[in-house]
Amino acid sequence: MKQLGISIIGTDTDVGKTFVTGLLGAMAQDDGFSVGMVKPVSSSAVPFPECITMDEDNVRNDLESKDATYLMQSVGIPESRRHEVNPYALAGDYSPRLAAELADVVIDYDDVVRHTLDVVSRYDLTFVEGAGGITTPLYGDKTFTDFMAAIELPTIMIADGRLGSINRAVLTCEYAKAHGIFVKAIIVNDTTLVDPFLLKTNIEDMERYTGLPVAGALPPYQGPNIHSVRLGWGRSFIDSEQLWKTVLDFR
Ligand SMILES: Nc1ncnc2c1ncn2[C@@H]1O[C@H](COP(=O)(O)OP(=O)(O)OP(=O)(O)O)[C@@H](O)[C@H]1O
Ligand SMILES: C[C@H](N)[C@@H](CCCCCC(=O)O)NC(=O)O
Ligand SMILES: [Mg+2]
Repeated sequence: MKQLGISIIGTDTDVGKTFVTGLLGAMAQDDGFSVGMVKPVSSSAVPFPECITMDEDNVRNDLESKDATYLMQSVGIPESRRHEVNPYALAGDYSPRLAAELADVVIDYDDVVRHTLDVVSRYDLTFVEGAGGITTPLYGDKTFTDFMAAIELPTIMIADGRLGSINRAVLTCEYAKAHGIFVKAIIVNDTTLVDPFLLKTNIEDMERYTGLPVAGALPPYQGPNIHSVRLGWGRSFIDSEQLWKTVLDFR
């Protein structure tokens, strides 16, 4: 099988990119794919409970990206491969660019692009999560828009379902298209339990005004933190076989 990748963008920070990416990764694995995960540059990182760990390349990690941890746990990637998933973990609830500046960290942008494509080449299907909304500053003059365009992967956009979500979804899709990012589908992550009529019409209008399919709408997950339970729950809202066909153009 050709090695494939999907990039995950969102209409905003906290819209559920990590939550949905973890679920999609678990579904892909359950569907028989070997799965890679990349959160190339992360802010909001926190100190490791044990302070310092080393990955398999003996890279010293003082900080843990919670997003990377969640993605790793979703598909069983061991701690020793943390550097593969997340080369840069930066402290502070800021854009990665600002977080890097504040910490005096130099990010090798070209290497981040190379690294991501290298991971994509090692697994059947690799998911690449950005940070925040599509234009979040990454490093120097580069934003996640530049990065997502550079890796040239088909893209799923995560949207909320609240009032205002049509506008956010359309603007994000149009901006992505204008910058050479191929959004293939939208997943609505309805964490606020929007009134069902509003949610239904928002989904219809997102499809109408973006010309893209909404491949699923997730309500808040309130079950236990058990992999198989969450996977079963996710499958009742997202048809993964159909999603891979739509996004990856499987025949
Ligand atoms: N469907 C859901 N059910 C329950 N909790 C959810 C759901 N979606 C997201 N969350 C929770 O909402 C919070 C924000 O989600 P998440 O971290 O996935 O956002 P994000 O888009 O990845 O943000 P960032 O821009 O920081 O990467 C997290 O605590 C996550 O567990
Ligand atoms: C701090 C957040 N958690 C996120 C970055 C969000 C940046 C938002 C920038 C903006 O659009 O104002 N970082 C990350 O996903 O690694
Ligand atoms: Mg995230």
